[in-house]
Amino acid sequence: MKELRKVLVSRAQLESRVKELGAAISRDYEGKELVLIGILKGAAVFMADLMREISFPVAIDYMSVSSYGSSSTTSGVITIKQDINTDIRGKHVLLVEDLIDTGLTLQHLGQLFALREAASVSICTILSKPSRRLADIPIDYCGIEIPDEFVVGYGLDYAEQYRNLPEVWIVETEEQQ
Ligand SMILES: O=P(O)(O)OC[C@H]1O[C@H](OP(=O)(O)OP(=O)(O)O)[C@H](O)[C@@H]1O
Ligand SMILES: Nc1nc2[nH]cnc2c(=O)[nH]1
Repeated sequence: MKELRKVLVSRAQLESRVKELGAAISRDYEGKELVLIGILKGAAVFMADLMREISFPVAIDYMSVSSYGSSSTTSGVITIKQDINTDIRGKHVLLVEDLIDTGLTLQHLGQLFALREAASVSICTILSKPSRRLADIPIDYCGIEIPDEFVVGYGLDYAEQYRNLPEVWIVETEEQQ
């Protein structure tokens, strides 16, 4: 088990930011056909909260992707492990993430959904690490910017553990032990 160092983002902060993001999305997409696409596994928790803050009916789907090598590499090669089942042609797509780090995952997915002829493709994330960015992607709905610390909770894991923590925690890294 890892040592949980401290809470970086509290339940109350997450809840209030998710409400604000839901309200902004509701305003911007009123009258449009919107499909929320959660990027598994991390986005599962945020998706569940966000969709309930949107004031009109939306379709939801999920996809699972993996990047070759560590996320600190610049290869940016993404493979789709599980694709969506929804036909998104002509619909407005909102890609929902738990964390944007280098931005390479969403750069690739943005291009993929544009090729699939979505009416529009936008990005929503609850957490962002701007200091780690390698791809200059526009984040349409950004929850909370965080420093370059390894975090877990609210969907984010360390070795598949801790996704169920309701807050975002900083964990001890190997170097700090
Ligand atoms: O901005 P990037 O550097 O491309 O990284 C962001 C991706 O990395 C994390 O997922 P991870 O690969 O850890 O998978 P998981 O959600 O299944 O834990 C996170 O949930 C994003 O999907
Ligand atoms: N769980 C987790 N995955 C990451 N991928 C890139 N940064 C992080 C992080 O801080 N936490």
